[in-house]
Amino acid sequence: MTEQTCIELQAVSHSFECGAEKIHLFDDVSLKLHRDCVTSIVGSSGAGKSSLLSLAAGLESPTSGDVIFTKEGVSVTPEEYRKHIGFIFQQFHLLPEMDALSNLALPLRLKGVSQADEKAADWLANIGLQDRAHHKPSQLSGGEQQRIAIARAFISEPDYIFADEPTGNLDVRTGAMISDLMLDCAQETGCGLIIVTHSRVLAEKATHCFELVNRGLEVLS
Ligand SMILES: Nc1ncnc2c1ncn2[C@@H]1O[C@H](COP(=O)(O)OP(=O)(O)OP(=O)(O)O)[C@@H](O)[C@H]1O
Repeated sequence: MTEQTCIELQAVSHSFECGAEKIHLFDDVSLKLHRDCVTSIVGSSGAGKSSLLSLAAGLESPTSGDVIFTKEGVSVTPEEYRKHIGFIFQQFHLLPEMDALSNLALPLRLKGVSQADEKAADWLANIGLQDRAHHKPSQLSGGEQQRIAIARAFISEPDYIFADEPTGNLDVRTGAMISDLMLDCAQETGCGLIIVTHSRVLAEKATHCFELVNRGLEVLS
């Protein structure tokens, strides 16, 4: 059996009913996300990029069409697939009462992984923040918080990470450093990365770049 892990959107359309109003986001979108690729999606505000990310992550179901999750050649449910994905958000979403080490160790502690704190300490060193282990998020810069959020996403060794505007809250220089860190981590771990961004500079660093426009996906590169 071919070992193949992928997410496939097949002729997906999506819309929302808001009272009498219907918000029609996209029609007949097909896209295959391989684990060894970095995919970026750009598009104007409100085009539906975050909604597309939610569908690809199995958090929501499309209005029509299918999203197929395959893990090592076997089709799995969205519920099962969600155990093997991670997220990076614009707002970092670290737990404010926990220090950097505990924020990083938390996903492993919740899974009952042994030596969670040791693994978190290794990741802190990987991202160059070993001297900030006992700082809380409020004592860290935005870029430092996002480095921890990136490590937290990768620490569970997911198949895919979905990053929604990961550099949106950062200045250009810090954003470039964060982009490189995310891409390096994806390459080193073999994790698929799907990035929604307004930054063309970041988008163009992906293996495949798409624009969500006129309710469809256009290939940019
Ligand atoms: N659960 C929902 N119910 C109703 N409308 C929604 C819902 N989620 C998103 N929308 C609407 O769908 C449209 C697309 O939203 P989405 O967040 O996917 O766009 P986006 O391209 O990511 O935008 P931005 O770049 O501004 O973050 C918006 O008009 C939004 O208000």
